[in-house]
Amino acid sequence: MTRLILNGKAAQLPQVREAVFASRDAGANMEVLVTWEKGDAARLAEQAGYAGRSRVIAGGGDGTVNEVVNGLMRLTLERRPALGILPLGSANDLAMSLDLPQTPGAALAAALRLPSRPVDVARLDDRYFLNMTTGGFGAEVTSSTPKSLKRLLGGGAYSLIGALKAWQHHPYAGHLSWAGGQCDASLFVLAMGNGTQAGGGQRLTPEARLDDGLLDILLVRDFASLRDMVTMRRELLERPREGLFVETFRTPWLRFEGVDGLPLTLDGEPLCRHDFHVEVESGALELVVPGDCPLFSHGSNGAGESWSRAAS
Ligand SMILES: Nc1ncnc2c1ncn2[C@@H]1O[C@H](COP(=O)(O)OP(=O)(O)OP(=O)(O)O)[C@@H](O)[C@H]1O
Repeated sequence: MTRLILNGKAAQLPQVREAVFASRDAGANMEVLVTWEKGDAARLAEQAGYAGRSRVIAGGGDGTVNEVVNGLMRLTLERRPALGILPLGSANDLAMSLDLPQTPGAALAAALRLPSRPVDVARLDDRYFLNMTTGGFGAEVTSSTPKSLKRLLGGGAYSLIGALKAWQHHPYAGHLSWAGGQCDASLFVLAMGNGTQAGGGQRLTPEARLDDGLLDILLVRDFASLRDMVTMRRELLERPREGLFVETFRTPWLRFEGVDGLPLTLDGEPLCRHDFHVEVESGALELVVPGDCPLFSHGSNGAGESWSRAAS
């Protein structure tokens, strides 16, 4: 049986209720549980493993998906149900980049029917994330952008407010180390991507793959003048391995030791850390994705040979 965990905010939306009824009419064996507050989605996901559910569908925004991932990661690999996504948030960055359907009816049908594939899960200290953690300026923008404005403007809100706030930012100094390198940096932005986009459609780590055992890192150093900012923006487009302001690399782990607290956004959830350690747990979760999903390094699964667990 499949467990649908619905964020209570979205549970009474007519399209969501219709999607559930339509799926059941089509033969889906699915129970629906609704969250009341923070923490519920993780607990319900963990319980699904103990109850022997083969699949859990996270119905909500990126925050709900992240909670469900954290609940699933409390289980042993053998007990861990596969994860499907019913995107009901305002950004839905992971669902968008996975090319999942965005309307509730089609998305729920896909989450129930499509097979799953193993993906990496990243862990920042004791918090898991599936998609991306951003730090510094990018995190300030996403966590301080009012929800109502995000909803109103969709993905554009981040860029608009981002441009305005760029003039008021302050840099974050710290020491970074990773497999094969280290540096001192005054950070403008640090993005650690298992997936490709965050902050409502910002493709910060476009080459990231969910199944390569690595995080794609985008490091943007602080700039002092308008001229530097122009150089930085050009480098952001070119994405050099080692530019004046922009560095890009891949690593299975990364450590940050900062001077001040660094604001972070972990799969859409805000937090702040002076120092942290991030690492990838390779192939830790089965994720329900379309056959031609672009976020995999091991090609498409047209013939079905690379699928590991069929939908039940
Ligand atoms: N019944 C509920 N009513 C209101 N908020 C809830 C309820 N249940 C859970 N929550 C809160 O919703 C948060 C997750 O929201 P989620 O990310 O799914 O939606 P969103 O914020 O609308 O989406 P996005 O992050 O894409 O903007 C949880 O951290 C929890 O605090």
